[in-house]
Amino acid sequence: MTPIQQQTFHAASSGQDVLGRARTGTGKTLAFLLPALESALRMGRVPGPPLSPHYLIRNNENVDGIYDESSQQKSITRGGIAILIISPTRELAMQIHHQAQMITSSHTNSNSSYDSSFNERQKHKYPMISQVMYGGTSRNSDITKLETNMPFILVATPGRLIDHMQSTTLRLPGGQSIPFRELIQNVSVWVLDEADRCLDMGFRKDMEYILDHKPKEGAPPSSDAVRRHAASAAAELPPAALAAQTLLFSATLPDSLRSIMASHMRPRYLTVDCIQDADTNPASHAHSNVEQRYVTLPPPSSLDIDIDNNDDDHHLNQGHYISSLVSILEDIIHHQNPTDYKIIVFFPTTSTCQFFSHIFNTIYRIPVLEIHSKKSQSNRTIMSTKFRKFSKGILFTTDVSARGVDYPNVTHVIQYGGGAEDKETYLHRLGRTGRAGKAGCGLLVCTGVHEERSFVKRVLKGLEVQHDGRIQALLLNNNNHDGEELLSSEELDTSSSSIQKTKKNRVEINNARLQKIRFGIGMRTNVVLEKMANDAYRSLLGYKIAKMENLGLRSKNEVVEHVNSLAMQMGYLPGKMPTIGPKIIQALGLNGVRGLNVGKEYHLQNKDGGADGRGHSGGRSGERRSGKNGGDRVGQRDDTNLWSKGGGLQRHVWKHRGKEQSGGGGSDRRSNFQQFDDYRWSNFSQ
Ligand SMILES: Nc1ncnc2c1ncn2[C@@H]1O[C@H](COP(=O)(O)OP(=O)(O)OP(=O)(O)O)[C@@H](O)[C@H]1O
Repeated sequence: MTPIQQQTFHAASSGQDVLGRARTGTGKTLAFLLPALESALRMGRVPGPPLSPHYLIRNNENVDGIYDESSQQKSITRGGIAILIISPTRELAMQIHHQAQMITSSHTNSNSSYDSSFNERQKHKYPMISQVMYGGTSRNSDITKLETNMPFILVATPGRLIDHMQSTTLRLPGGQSIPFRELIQNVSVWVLDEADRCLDMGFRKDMEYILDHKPKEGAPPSSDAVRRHAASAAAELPPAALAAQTLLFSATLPDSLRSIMASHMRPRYLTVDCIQDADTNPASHAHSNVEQRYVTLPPPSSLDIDIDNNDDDHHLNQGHYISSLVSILEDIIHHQNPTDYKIIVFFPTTSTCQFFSHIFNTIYRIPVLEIHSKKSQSNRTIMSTKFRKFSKGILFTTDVSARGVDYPNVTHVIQYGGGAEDKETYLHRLGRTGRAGKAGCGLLVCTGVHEERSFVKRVLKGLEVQHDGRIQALLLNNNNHDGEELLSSEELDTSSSSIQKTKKNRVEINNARLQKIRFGIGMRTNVVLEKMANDAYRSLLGYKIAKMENLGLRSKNEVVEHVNSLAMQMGYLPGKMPTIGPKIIQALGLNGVRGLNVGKEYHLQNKDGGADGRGHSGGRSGERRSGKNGGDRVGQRDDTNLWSKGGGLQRHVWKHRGKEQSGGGGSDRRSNFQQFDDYRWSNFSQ
């Protein structure tokens, strides 16, 4: 047993309220699941529907049981949901449910040790089962399951739970109708996993509504056997101990929430803290077997792209915001962990996650899985199952995966530009690696020195987060368009001409891909990409404003300047940021802030109408495809976009490519792209 399990099992299975804190990945799920089951059985709960007509909620004088007509005896066999487990995220709810299923499927369902009068008919008729419900799935399917197979354990996210509590009435076998809310009022063991998240501001109102239904006076077991058990196991408890039991677990318990948590527990609850010194010594909060590193994105050396300026020496925006992640992932995969890598990359917002996923999957051809709230629930479930099963792979995600989710053997967690939430979020994300005693690595990537100064040095103060000089050097070297420095020292030590050629190709291709992104977004030639970039820009703006203190941004002007800089690295042209509607400006308190493109939000269906005055015509895409200079030269359909605009940029790029061609020593541009894609796919595929 793990320490948290050792220290909570007895008390929790005896019916005592427990508040448990232990590091991520140390077995908290079993620490509440097994005792919850034990405790519920001790309270006399049995599987099956709450039998009518003496359903205890409706019949107060019969509050401790139901009348089982078939056996003609008063029994303590209380059907209905015995255990309710609340999880802040869908993926975590699913995971807990799967563990509960494993436990209940092997349960003999023989609780005769608790009550010799246990009803034989019921014992065989109703298996002990777990049900999960969360948003994004069919409500009706939840109801059908509840009606046909009443669960002993219900795992739910707060939103869906409230939804049913407010509107669902079940028709149970035998024709009896019971409001779902009453089943919840009859739950014996209440579990809040990731308790601090459940009770923080985001969920608090919902949780208060739900917890208001927790029985203040529980249902005391009526049989002698149960009384005996309860008395021996919980001899120290006050009479109120027979009310519903509450188990709260998390890896983090911020001071600000402790009194709120305490208010939901019975007075003599047990606190089990496996990281007691974390309050005075923050370093102990993280596992010693997880290496914590950080780097900071280099500032872009030049952000001005003048599409009308045919200037050979004109530098294009270096795009570190995108290319740095490519470099980091390549470095991990090829040089640190070529055969055995499983990497999770956290993004600060759903839209940035979507944007980066699209770029990696379609432009860089680095296959990544994607889990965030804009994906359908069925897709999220498929991706989550895949990533769990894969022996190696990359997952791009958001904080929907930050807490509790147990993907086996994750080697690296990257927090990409937005460890800015708070220390708790940082720790929970980091906790997706180094689980169950395994080793792991965490890399926090700051998007600027302000973030490094404020978030790493101040918010994470005390945690052992070290600067990673090697990866930092790698990112700085990406500045160089000759690109020699993109390569590992091992490669640089080799003078083989084939390696030199590969180097050149890689750099060229990398640059070409950045160009492709820039033109797709900046010149609005790729509708899908542009929409994602627009969304990412707006979401970053909102996020960074909400977190500006942690990020070290001192004013809203600074926020806008910073987000605009990232946007230009994403491919936007200077002064051509996505439009932000007046309502959003108002909501974000950005009135009068410089650098914003205030106006009607740009909708892509209006694209050809030139909503932003750039005068794009409806015929352009056709021109692009048939353009004389198009795919013939570049050999890639999408790259024909580069050639349609005319003017300086076209010529500039052409010259740039001309150099590449001669330098790369090949006239077949397509084959270089293709070779590189093959190389990527073979090296990155799972
Ligand atoms: N007693 C045990 N011995 C060995 N492995 C265990 C034990 N208990 C749990 N595990 C395994 O440890 C892993 C982490 O467990 P779990 O997901 O419950 O961690 P957690 O503490 O809830 O993490 P988090 O704080 O991230 O939610 C799981 O794969 C689980 O199967």
